[in-house]
Amino acid sequence: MAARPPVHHSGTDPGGGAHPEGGAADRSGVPPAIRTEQLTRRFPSGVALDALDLEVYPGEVLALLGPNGAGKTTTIRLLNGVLSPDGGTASVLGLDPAVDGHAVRQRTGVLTENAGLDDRLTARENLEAVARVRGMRPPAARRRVDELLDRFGMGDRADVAVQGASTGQRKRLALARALLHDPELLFLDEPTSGLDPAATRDVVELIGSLASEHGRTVVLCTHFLGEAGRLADRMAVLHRGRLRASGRPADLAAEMWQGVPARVELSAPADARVLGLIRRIDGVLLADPTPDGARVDTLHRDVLARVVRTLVEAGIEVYAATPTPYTLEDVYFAIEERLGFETPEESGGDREPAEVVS
Ligand SMILES: Nc1ncnc2c1ncn2[C@@H]1O[C@H](COP(=O)(O)OP(=O)(O)OP(=O)(O)O)[C@@H](O)[C@H]1O
Repeated sequence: MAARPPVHHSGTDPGGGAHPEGGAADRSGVPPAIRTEQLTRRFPSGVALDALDLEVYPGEVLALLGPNGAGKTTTIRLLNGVLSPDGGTASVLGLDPAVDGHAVRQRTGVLTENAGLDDRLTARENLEAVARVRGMRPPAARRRVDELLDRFGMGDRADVAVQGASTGQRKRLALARALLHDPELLFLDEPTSGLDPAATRDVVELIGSLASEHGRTVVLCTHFLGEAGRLADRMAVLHRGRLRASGRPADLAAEMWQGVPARVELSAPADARVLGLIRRIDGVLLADPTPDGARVDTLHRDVLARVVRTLVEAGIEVYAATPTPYTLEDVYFAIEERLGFETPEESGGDREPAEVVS
């Protein structure tokens, strides 16, 4: 879906501050699968991650979003103990990845942007090599490898060297490798980039089922916002190493915009008379013409029913009235617009954009 331009209503406070985080994050008494406090990592080029405070709860899919260079991959590497922090702490499944990196990686699955497969080995050998490192017993490993190769449509390429495999085939193999030991926590960095539409759909469904049916926790880094919107319970937006927004898309949308937008389909664009009728209804925040009727924002969903009734009573034919709640994509683009997500070069150096929600 195309991003709707941000809607500004009087009375909203984009500076927000702490926001309610319902759903999976509301599980009182359940320790988070991931907790970071002031987690920081610098490189000679600058701060890649700046005092990150984040919690991810078991069974939750968190979309970790942000433009190129925002610090997403650095976060994943810190949480797996592949990188050491310069400051702050992280707890992953109750362990400190900076101290117990190996133990953390035994219980997590990581799909990195750069799949890191051994080109000289076949698909099966690549998976079996990882199974050995993970200490899986050979018969169980063989069964699991066969099952995953089949599940990812790689059965017919199982015994062919990975060299020459397409981007999509490599990605599927890397995903199979991340799932080999049935990890509790998955870090997926761009899991669908390079996949064709059918493979993308399969991978998105698989990620969804890992969380919803198998209770796995997933941290998903992606630039595909539709995919993030379909899968994520919560989103966290990084920009230049700093967490700029986090929460459920619906909660963040409620902080940014008042009301519920809806599409009201008529036989023609709403004219001045129709718009006048709609705007006079209590609870209508906005009514603008569209090519097939009107966009109407209402304070509550039930106001929309009143809009339909008023129009019908006035002899105007209404073909449909459909609430179109703000999506993760809408929220992301609104945050991006408010922060000005240009690259450091474009922004002329170190200018700090204003905080939106944190
Ligand atoms: N090993 C490294 N050495 C030096 N700088 C690094 C290293 N890894 C990351 N950086 C820098 O840290 C910043 C954050 O990079 P990171 O890869 O975490 O971003 P990202 O959000 O994953 O970006 P992308 O969407 O492009 O994958 C960037 O400025 C990057 O150049």
